[in-house]
Amino acid sequence: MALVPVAEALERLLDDATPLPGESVPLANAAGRVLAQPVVALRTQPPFNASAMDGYAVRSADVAAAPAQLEVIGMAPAGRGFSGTVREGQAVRIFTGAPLPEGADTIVIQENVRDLGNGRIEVTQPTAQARNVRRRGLDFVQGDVLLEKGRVLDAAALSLAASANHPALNLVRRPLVAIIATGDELLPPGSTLGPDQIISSNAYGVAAAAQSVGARVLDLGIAADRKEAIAALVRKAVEANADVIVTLGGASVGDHDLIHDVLTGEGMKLDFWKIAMRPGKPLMFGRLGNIRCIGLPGNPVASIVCSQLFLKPMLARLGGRDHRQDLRTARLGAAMQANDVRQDYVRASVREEAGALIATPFGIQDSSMLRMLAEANGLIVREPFAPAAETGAECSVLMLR
Ligand SMILES: Nc1nc2c(c(=O)[nH]1)N[C@H]1C(S)=C(S)[C@@H](COP(=O)(O)OP(=O)(O)OC[C@H]3O[C@@H](n4cnc5c(N)ncnc54)[C@H](O)[C@@H]3O)O[C@H]1N2
Ligand code: MOO
Repeated sequence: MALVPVAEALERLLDDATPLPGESVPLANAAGRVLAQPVVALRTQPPFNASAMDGYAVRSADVAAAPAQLEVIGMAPAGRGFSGTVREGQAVRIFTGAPLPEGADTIVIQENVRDLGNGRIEVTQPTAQARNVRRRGLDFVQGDVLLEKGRVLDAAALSLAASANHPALNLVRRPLVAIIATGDELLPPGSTLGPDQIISSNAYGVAAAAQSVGARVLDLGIAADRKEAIAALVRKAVEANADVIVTLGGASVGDHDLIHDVLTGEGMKLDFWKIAMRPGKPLMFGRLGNIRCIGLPGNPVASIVCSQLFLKPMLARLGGRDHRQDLRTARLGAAMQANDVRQDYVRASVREEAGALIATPFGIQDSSMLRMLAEANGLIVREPFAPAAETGAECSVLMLR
């Protein structure tokens, strides 16, 4: 199979990836989730003309000039309106959020009132009509579309939905990613290692990448390099209704690289295998019924870079989210050699200097080196067959943080 160009691989991965169906979620669990449907107001807010201040509800004609003396005929705290009518020369003591009494059209704030005793007040400042009154429906009216489908629920959106009287919302189901590590040499962090063993690290970074775009993760642990062991975990993923199965390692061409055989044996239809990129060449993609299967290369840097480039956009799409890579233009901080057939993602340190970005590639680019990846804050993207470039030449950088 010829190496698939990066852009084509992404296109094929995203082909028909549409948001998963909605599910009803209580508001208390909805933060950060994505609306599957618009939110429509089930009520009008405020539902009545309301006082915006603590003070006195009056008729504007009575306070057009000051000083003006008025008789206080009752009280209206929030939640308990005054049931009578305010007539000429009268006022009602009122508090923020209370309904404006019948007959009143203006609120005089209490700072502009002197209490004369015996139920009488003096208004010390002239007050214009409708001052300090919130009109019915100022915020929204029943039937208004308040939030569009696809909106990520942040603080303001959640309070708005609550105010519109929704106890629960229809949200895009979060995609479930099952992660399967493979390799006889792998043991989980915290293990005492034998002489030929290393720590299984990739699942943690891949899980974090998935969670960063709102996906749920089911870490199925490590399968030994035996077909039956890998197949057993693939079946677990299917039983758990995973939307995406990610395998780690075993994607290349070695005798112990069994992923392709196991997945096709379980019914996966291979879409492509091997991309013209570095790191990440052996990436595999196929479909097992509705489940998307991504075979990530075992080399730790390749698994993280491929998660950034392919897994995150796919999960974002399934979860109804926008996802854009943070690509910037920079100048090279060191010269680079001509590139070969694979699009190169070169770990680099990116810094700002006099308003411009300078991206300096690290000297060693071995795709087993996690420390260097963690130190890098960007990847210089080198097109296939890019010619050699001098220090200071323009380049494209994918920012990682
Ligand atoms: N003859 C060839 N050999 C290799 C090729 C090739 O084209 N021809 N491709 C190389 C490239 S590129 C990559 S990338 C690796 C990836 O191959 P696999 O996906 O089959 O990965 P493994 O062989 O299983 O492992 C590679 C390496 O990564 C370590 N590993 C695997 N899983 C984990 C994990 N979960 N956590 C930490 N480290 C892991 C594993 O121990 C190996 O050291 O193949 C090249 N070879
Ligand atoms: O392409 Mo592999 O990803 O060198 O590590």
